Amino acid sequence: MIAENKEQTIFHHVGKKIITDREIDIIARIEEPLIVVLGNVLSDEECEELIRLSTDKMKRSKIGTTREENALRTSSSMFIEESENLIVAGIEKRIAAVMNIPIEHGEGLQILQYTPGQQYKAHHDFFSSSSAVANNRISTLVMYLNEVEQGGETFFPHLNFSVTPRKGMAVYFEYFYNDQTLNDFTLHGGAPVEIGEKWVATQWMRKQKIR
Ligand SMILES: O=C(O)CCC(=O)C(=O)O
Ligand SMILES: [Fe+2]
Repeated sequence: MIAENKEQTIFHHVGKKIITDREIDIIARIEEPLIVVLGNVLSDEECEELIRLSTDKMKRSKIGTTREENALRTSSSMFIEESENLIVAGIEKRIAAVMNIPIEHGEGLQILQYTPGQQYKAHHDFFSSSSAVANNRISTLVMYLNEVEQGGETFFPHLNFSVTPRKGMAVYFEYFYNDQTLNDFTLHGGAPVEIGEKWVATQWMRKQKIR
């Protein structure tokens, strides 16, 4: 059922598939705020390549990973800015088609690695309006790069909704509504990993071009 006064969304795909260079499955959706669970977004090889690139990069920059002192996020993170790499360029092109936003609006792909006990506490991806952000984030795609043995769900506490990470799948959501309460409902986090590791690649899109 679709409410009559539903707000316009950025994500415009309907039905069960999104045809890009891959056939991406639309598995489940919540309409307002729009949250979409997607399957077959990345191939196993692409997932493995993103993990490899980020592991390499962590090693090259001797400092290693930026382990946040901040208790909000205890995972390690790394930006991939290697769109000269054909695999990354292909992934970026596909992401732009799924998110319906040119990739120039995107911050580079961010890779996060969580080990047991690590988590990302509930947060919003947009910057609070009190700081008068000129070019705020408008949408997010979180792609799961591996199978987590236990834990690590992406949870939306206001919606009593959570997504179990599965390699190659993703969760999309957007928060560019006129109605700020809809944006606030996109509060989300990464639950603590209990067993195994969790790797994700996040694409955040901005309202305007940034590259
Ligand atoms: O790891 C997750 O499930 C969520 C990641 C996230 O919220 C983000 O990268 O902004
Ligand atoms: Fe987030």
